[in-house]
Amino acid sequence: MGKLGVIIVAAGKGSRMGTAESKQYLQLGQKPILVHTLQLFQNIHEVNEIILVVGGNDVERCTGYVQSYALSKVTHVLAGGAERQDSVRRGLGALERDTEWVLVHDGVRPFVKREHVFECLVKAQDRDAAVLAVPVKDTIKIVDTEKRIQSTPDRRSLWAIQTPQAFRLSLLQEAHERALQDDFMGTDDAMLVERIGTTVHVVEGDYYNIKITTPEDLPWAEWILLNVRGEGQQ
Ligand SMILES: Nc1ccn([C@@H]2O[C@H](COP(=O)(O)OP(=O)(O)OP(=O)(O)O)[C@@H](O)[C@H]2O)c(=O)n1
Ligand SMILES: C[C@](O)(CO)[C@H](O)COP(=O)(O)O
Repeated sequence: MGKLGVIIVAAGKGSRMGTAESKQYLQLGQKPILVHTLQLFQNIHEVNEIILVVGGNDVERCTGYVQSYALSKVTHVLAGGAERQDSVRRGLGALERDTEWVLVHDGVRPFVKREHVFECLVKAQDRDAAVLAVPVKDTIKIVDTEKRIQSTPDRRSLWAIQTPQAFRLSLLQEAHERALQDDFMGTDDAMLVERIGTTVHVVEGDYYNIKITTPEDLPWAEWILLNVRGEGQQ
């Protein structure tokens, strides 16, 4: 396998969480959420380097985490951009030139399982682009601005997309360049690859790989830490 780089994006403001401290720095058990996420990838042998993208005012604090938690694979701590996509693009620019594969992961998804990371990577190595996802459990409706239901997509074709998202690096770079040229903004990296005509494959993960987004996710995250990860108060 060629070199594997990981971009952890953690430059968001956490406005939906509404806490004074950005959500990626909230304590989960004994460590900040972001540190849990970083340790997951630090402990994957196949990962060559980790690029950590954070808010402009948080570079120093995160450089401190890299030292105090011995996150030796983190080679760069960079300031991100206004949107997630800008943060990923900055991360792409920092990867070692001979990197062949890249995983993009949200700093606020601390519970992804190793086996799912590997399954996603293996699929990408076979097909160039793969993302973790889970089948949607609810019935989803398309609703207009007046809150009137317009249609009901067939649930069997709906998946909730997660991270990591794994790509051949040259493909993701091209997708980001084209999005920038076209002034296109997407909410995940797969969207950018889809729009340049490359098929992105879905790998089924699990429902514990939550993106900690709103306040009710916090007690759920504590429960997962204790009962799924078995970490208790470590
Ligand atoms: N400009 C941005 C926006 C988001 N992110 C990161 O992308 C991930 C997923 O984004 P989300 O959960 O939406 O985080 P926030 O943007 O912080 O949340 P909100 O939209 O509620 O402000 C997070 O790890 C977040 O830090 C980023 O690196 N740069
Ligand atoms: C990338 C992502 O986590 C996949 O679910 C999601 O699209 C991020 O979106 P957000 O609007 O930044 O929460």
